[in-house]
Amino acid sequence: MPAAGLGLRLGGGLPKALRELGDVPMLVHALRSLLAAPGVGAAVVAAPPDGVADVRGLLARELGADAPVTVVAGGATRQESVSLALAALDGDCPVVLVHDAARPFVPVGVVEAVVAAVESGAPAVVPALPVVDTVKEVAAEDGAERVVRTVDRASLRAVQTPQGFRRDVLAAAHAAAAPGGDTTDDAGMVERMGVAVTVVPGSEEAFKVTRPFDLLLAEALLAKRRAERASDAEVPVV
Ligand SMILES: Nc1ccn([C@@H]2O[C@H](COP(=O)(O)OP(=O)(O)OP(=O)(O)O)[C@@H](O)[C@H]2O)c(=O)n1
Ligand SMILES: C[C@](O)(CO)[C@H](O)COP(=O)(O)O
Repeated sequence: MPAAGLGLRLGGGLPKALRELGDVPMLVHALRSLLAAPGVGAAVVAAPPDGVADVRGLLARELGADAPVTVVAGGATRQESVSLALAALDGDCPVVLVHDAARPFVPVGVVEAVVAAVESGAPAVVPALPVVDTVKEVAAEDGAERVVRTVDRASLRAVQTPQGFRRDVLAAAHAAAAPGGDTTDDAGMVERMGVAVTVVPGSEEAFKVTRPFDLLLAEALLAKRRAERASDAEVPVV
């Protein structure tokens, strides 16, 4: 779980994964969501390099001292953070998921679909949603932006995480990548090796907190989920 990003587009001064949602940092929600999936046995978190001890303390408090979570120092780019976390993985785990700490509410069903696709033989799997906006390619012209063309959105997908891989495939992609590279997702690195990437349905609830509006959305979704849990827990009157 890459969690070392600064969150410059969100702003606010704190590394994004440590921004609170409800009463705990986003990272805690993301780990709970991921570890709730039956196929997920353990996690390695790439934390902000100067916050490793704090993140270890936080996760011990929130998830318990025996939670199957290792914390390592992340790097200057997402790609580097994932590489560092991969290097800390235990021996016996043939399937690896890479999940953004900035996607706190991925539903268990999405995680299970990704794992199932890898276990069925796909070397690399991404969850994705169709692009719903009308998309235009633009170029700068005389100090203004002009439309070059309207892109056919029928074949466009917005990809999410967790992205799932055969471990050897992901390790090879990271080994082949330029050190210090800044590929925005792991599937992109695997694509460059000519490996097929399978797409499974994503979920709107797996959205990434990128900009301030996303934080509002995350707070609203958290409140909705908590209200639903509270009403499920009410004892029915007979
Ligand atoms: N050096 C980095 C940069 C990003 N990430 C992680 O990669 C995920 C997705 O990245 P993004 O949303 O781009 O996060 P930031 O890089 O933090 O955001 P920004 O680009 O706005 O600064 C996040 O969980 C983030 O913590 C990371 O582990 N290490
Ligand atoms: C992997 C990823 O979540 C794909 O959407 C990635 O973190 C995206 O980073 P971006 O720079 O915000 O597109």
